[in-house]
Amino acid sequence: MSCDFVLEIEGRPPLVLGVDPRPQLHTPEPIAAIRSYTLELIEALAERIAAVKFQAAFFEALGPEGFALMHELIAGARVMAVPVIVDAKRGDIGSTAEAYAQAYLEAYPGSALTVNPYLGEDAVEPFFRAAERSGGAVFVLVKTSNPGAGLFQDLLVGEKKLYQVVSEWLNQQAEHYRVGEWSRVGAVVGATYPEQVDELRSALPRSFLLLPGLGAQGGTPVKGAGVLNAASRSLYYPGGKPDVQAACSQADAYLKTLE
Ligand SMILES: O=c1ccn([C@@H]2O[C@H](COP(=O)(O)O)[C@@H](O)[C@H]2O)c(=O)[nH]1
Repeated sequence: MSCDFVLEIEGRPPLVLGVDPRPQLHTPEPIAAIRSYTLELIEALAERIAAVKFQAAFFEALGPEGFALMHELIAGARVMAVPVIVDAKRGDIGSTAEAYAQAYLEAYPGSALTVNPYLGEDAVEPFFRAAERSGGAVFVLVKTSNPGAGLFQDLLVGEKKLYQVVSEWLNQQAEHYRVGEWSRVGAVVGATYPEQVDELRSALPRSFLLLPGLGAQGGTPVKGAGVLNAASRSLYYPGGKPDVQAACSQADAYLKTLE
């Protein structure tokens, strides 16, 4: 593996496996069962996905063992040469952002992290610089997939919506952190907002777009250069339960619509 997220992700399939484990579906020993199911699933899907996205919240909810498990699974995915995105939506004052960047980007060279830009530039820059040092990437929330996203993100700032102001700023950052045709600075755009996906695909020509919301939230696969369709429940628990064979079939079905 090249250990550079951008170089590694180029040319991979446009699908991302989201790992959001629910302990009640892995009884009687959730930690051990989540570990073995997730590793088996990543191995089975390795050629069908661009990356695996770990939702930190579900691991944190499992307590200290769960947090340790996420780090073990990140390392496991890296050993299988599958790029990793940690979905932790970090963002804080600069000095704290440095610590988050160290914990997630520098600890796993070549990995990516989701980041919240609404504390401002100084809260996000440490992540960009860490990604540059570690060969990683940052996916910045621009237009999120949830139904309530518009309350603040669609507010008018002059003649533009707030998410459009964020995307203009982000495009400058993306130019600065270019790696060939692409950039270490990507964006999160909900697959549930196809019009905004199209708009932001044009507005952010250097950025990979991470599109959560496929499947369970009603989003459908989106074709396009640098587009990473992310599905958690519908791919990790196809039919509502852990099932590696069904997950492979679901991945094939998604990929077929993306041909
Ligand atoms: O705008 C966003 C940003 C992140 N997410 C995360 O993606 C997954 C979606 O899970 P599904 O089961 O596929 O609905 C989850 O971890 C969210 O926290 C998002 O949905 N929207």
